[in-house]
Amino acid sequence: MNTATIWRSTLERLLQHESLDPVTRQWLQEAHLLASQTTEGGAHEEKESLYFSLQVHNDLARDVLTSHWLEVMEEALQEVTGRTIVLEVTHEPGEEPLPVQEEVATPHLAASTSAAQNGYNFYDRSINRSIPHKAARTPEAPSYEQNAASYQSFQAGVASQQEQWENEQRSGILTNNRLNPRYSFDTFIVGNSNRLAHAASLAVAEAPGESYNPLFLYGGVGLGKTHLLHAIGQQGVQTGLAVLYVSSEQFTNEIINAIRYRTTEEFRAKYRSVDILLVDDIQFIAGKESTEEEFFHTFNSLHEMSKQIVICSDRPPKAIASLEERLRSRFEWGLVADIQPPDLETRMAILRVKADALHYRVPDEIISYIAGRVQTNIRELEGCLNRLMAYQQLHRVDLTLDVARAAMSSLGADHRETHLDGRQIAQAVADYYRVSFEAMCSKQRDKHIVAPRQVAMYLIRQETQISLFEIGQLFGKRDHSTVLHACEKIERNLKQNPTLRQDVSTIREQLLRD
Ligand SMILES: Nc1ncnc2c1ncn2[C@@H]1O[C@H](COP(=O)(O)OP(=O)(O)OP(=O)(O)O)[C@@H](O)[C@H]1O
Repeated sequence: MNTATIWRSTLERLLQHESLDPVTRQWLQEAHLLASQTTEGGAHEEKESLYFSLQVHNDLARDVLTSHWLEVMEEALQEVTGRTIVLEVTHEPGEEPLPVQEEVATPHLAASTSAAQNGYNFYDRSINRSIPHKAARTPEAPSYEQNAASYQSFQAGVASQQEQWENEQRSGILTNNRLNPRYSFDTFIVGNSNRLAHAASLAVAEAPGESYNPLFLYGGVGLGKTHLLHAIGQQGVQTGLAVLYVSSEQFTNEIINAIRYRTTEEFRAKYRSVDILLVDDIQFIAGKESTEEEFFHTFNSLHEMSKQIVICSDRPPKAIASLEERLRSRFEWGLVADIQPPDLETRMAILRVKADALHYRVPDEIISYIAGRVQTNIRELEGCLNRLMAYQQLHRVDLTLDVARAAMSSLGADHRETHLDGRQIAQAVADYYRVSFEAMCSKQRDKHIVAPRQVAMYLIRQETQISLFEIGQLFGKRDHSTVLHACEKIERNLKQNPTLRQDVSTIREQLLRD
């Protein structure tokens, strides 16, 4: 890799630095990197060091870059070359420095893109000519001290402009955070299927950036991921934090526009000025290179500043195909929490809350009827309620079970009423754990029988309205307190045991599919 290529890659890194002011930026963009020498390191060094000289066009640039940026530049060069770097910043008066194109062995970056390939010209003489050289200074040209003083006042101006700019971004976000006030913690129903995700969201909302960062929530369609994101956001807003909710699609579009209209600085300033960043449907950024790249830098900046990041997806990080490894590992850094389809009891509770919010009086048997028809998507559950309301108003009839049936009749096979009975559920559990139904109903106390028996009792209790007594009868005439103990035990274990959660969810999905 030649020095021009090395500088090109290094410069890309340096230009992303948060605290880079416009003047230093310009100096860096106009600087030339030259390889000076290489030397064998001491006995304790693994690799030889690379010596570079960065040529700049005036003394002030040399001094500022040396005093403030030397370490940063050396680190960036080290990242690019994979070698230890010794860098010196020099001002070469008189002759403009010519690029040195010697090859430098940088094994791990041999295939890296070159500056020439990218069409980037570091030696643009039209730029260089506009920078006065010390040797060419005319009597009217400002002295070094004058330059330094004006640089300092410029710096102060830049800092206050920067502050003003960031404040503008912040207040823009504070007034336009895209949050839906309906999605709060108060209106979120907690059940076994979403308990962990809810608890983690609450913890994050109460102490952003302190508990789980990032928080990664995943689950199927319409199960409340967006609701939780918004709930975290509402709480943040109430405590005066700058919260931004964005779908990965919006994020991608904003990047495309920022690149097209050359407004990447504004884009970055906006995303880096938030206290809580909420990103929905992150799975859609997978495979979009520049979006992933930009998100990576946004993520790192926020994380370094202990700003909270919450991400949602329809699948866990591991299952997002073609997602860059560095992003995947960052997503798994904090806490990954799943949301499973809700059980019957939770579905009924959600319907009850939604009906109350609409001031719509719905008898329990109808709530139970609807909850039995839609098992895996809460959005559809809500849709059924709205449909029922519309149907009833249109036909001006009293709300009865028959009316509910008529209202739902055209919804199709996906919404058919389920008639799961206890035996069916017990059989599905027995099949899943590869034990016999008869063994589950017997007096056997072996662990491999007791565990499935308890899961079956729990699922029957959750998915049907069969009483504890009847469940006990089904499992070899056991007492109702045994059934209650089993249900409570499974409920407790579900909170701590992700494998059990997955097992129960798979059995439930299987039952509903069949
Ligand atoms: N536990 C819950 N309590 C109350 N309402 C809920 C709950 N879970 C989901 N909902 C409601 O269900 C609807 C769909 O939820 P949401 O949009 O959050 O789902 P999602 O998981 O983000 O779906 P998608 O993957 O399609 O984006 C919303 O109206 C939401 O309020």
